[in-house]
Amino acid sequence: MVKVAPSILSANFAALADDVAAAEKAGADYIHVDVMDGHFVPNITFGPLAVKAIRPATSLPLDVHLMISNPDQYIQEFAHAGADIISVHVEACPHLHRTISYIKEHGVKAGVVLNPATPAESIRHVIEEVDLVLVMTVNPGFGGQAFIPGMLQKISQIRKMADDLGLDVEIEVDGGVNAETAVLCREAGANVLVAGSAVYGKNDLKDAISSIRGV
Ligand SMILES: O=C(CO)[C@H](O)[C@H](O)COP(=O)(O)O
Ligand SMILES: [Co+2]
Repeated sequence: MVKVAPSILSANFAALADDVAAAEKAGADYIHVDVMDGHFVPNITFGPLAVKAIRPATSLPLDVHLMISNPDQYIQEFAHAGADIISVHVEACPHLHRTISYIKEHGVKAGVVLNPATPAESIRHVIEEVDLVLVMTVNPGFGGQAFIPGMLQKISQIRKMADDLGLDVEIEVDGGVNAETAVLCREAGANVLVAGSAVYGKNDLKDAISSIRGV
């Protein structure tokens, strides 16, 4: 069964802890936290203090998506704040292998993220080191954007790469995921689906999460 990771980017920032707890109650598997620095992406959101503040609101893993330049500088703070998975962008890490090792040294699961223009091939030499590969299906920076269908081929390529190597790596998709695009992502081989507006934009979170999961 695929996992659903509601993104709190689309939650009510004045009631984040309540919205995190509501997603857990509605059947979420992870809580996706979008960290943006106004430099790597043209928007600013949360830092480690926000992660620390929401940590007690849920027992679900916090899936922290770092959209920041020089992520190495902040990995320790996010790990201490309570992140369970820390994912860094391939495009932000000149020494990606070292950054992945550094995340794991903190006892946290490590993920790598690919922007839409970044090929699947860019992670071939690190895929055996990571717990999760996140394929962006929008250009990062904002919630509520339209899914880019050309990314389905990339999801399939990464699924094949993982299967050929016999890896148990999670393949996560982020951006424009809703009940319709989720079907395509699942068919392409994704097993974790991030959804912001398609969860927090709905009145019935439980129904929204199950329609993305497909069961
Ligand atoms: O990383 C992200 C944006 O950079 C978000 O996780 C993503 O956009 C979720 O929002 P939506 O499901 O509304 O597209
Ligand atoms: Co994200």
